[in-house]
Amino acid sequence: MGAALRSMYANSKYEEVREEWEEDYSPQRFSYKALYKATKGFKESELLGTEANGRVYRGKLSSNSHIAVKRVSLDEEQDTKHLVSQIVGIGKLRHKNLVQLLGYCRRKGELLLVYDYMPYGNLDDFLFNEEKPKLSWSQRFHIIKGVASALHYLHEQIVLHRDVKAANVLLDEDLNGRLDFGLAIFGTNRNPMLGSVGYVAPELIITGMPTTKADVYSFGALLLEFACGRMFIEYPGKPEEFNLISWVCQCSKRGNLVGARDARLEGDYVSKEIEMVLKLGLLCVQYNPEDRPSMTQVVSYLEGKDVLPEMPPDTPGISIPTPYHEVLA
Ligand SMILES: Nc1ncnc2c1ncn2[C@@H]1O[C@H](COP(=O)(O)OP(=O)(O)OP(=O)(O)O)[C@@H](O)[C@H]1O
Repeated sequence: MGAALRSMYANSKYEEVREEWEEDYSPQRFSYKALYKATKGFKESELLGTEANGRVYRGKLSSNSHIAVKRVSLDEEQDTKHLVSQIVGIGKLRHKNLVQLLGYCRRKGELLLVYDYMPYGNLDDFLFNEEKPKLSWSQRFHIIKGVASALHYLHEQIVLHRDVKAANVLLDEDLNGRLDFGLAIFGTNRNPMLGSVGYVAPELIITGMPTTKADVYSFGALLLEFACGRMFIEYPGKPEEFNLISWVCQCSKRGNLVGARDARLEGDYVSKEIEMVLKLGLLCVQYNPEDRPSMTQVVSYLEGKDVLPEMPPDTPGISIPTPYHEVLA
């Protein structure tokens, strides 16, 4: 049969595409039929969310395990062989704070990615949606440490995440933070900036080259969001509160750094921890990539194994507005 395209269940609703080179990947390959059944035929009631590149459904396999299935369209010119090998590679990564990528399925012009199901959805909702129950400070701190540890692990494996943001942190049944892989990790994000607005390191706009330090910048933005309960960039805001860097620096200059915290925390917080998270956030979002810490250092600071360097809020490279606001305006 050579490298011929094989169409399984041709002309049936379970039709899918398999090629000979995929034989090696059969442990990671799901049949479309199994995913169709798991999601009750991709029923609207099972829809978890719609994102720019596709739709995500909840499902239950015959083994009783719960999954999330991301359906994304594939470009004609996409190098499918390379993409599938990347998916399989990412699926081999193991860390308790990563959302496990279980495998994939392929149809004509479409890719289906299968993940472990995270019952509490994403952090974006918990941090920024007033209607959702708030997360206590100890829950937030626990989640932050988990996500830092996952990103540190990825960097150790020489993998860049490329799209760290609250929407890519999911919560499992024990409220552990799990870093989700957006499509950016495969380099297929159709956003040419390889990341999401507000989390993109300034140099990425110019170089287009993702790096570990660009991941650290996005993680820093996330740290500030955790502590402040606000999006890193908020439209419309007072000019001086437009982004969390200026907001946090302003509070610090007034001698009340902890005053930048999420008001919804009320009295439930540990001053020392909030202060450390805010300072670490500022350290990570510095303009110059070389000034940012590595994820190894970030984990040490969060675990209390290392003491953060003192950094006044008027240190050059911190409180200056990052130019991408203008670029995106
Ligand atoms: N493994 C999962 N378990 C539970 N819910 C999930 C899972 N993956 C995604 N979701 C939910 O599906 C919706 C869309 O998720 P998705 O990650 O595709 O969006 P996104 O973060 O905007 O996209 P991307 O990361 O590709 O830019 C979100 O509400 C998310 O919480």
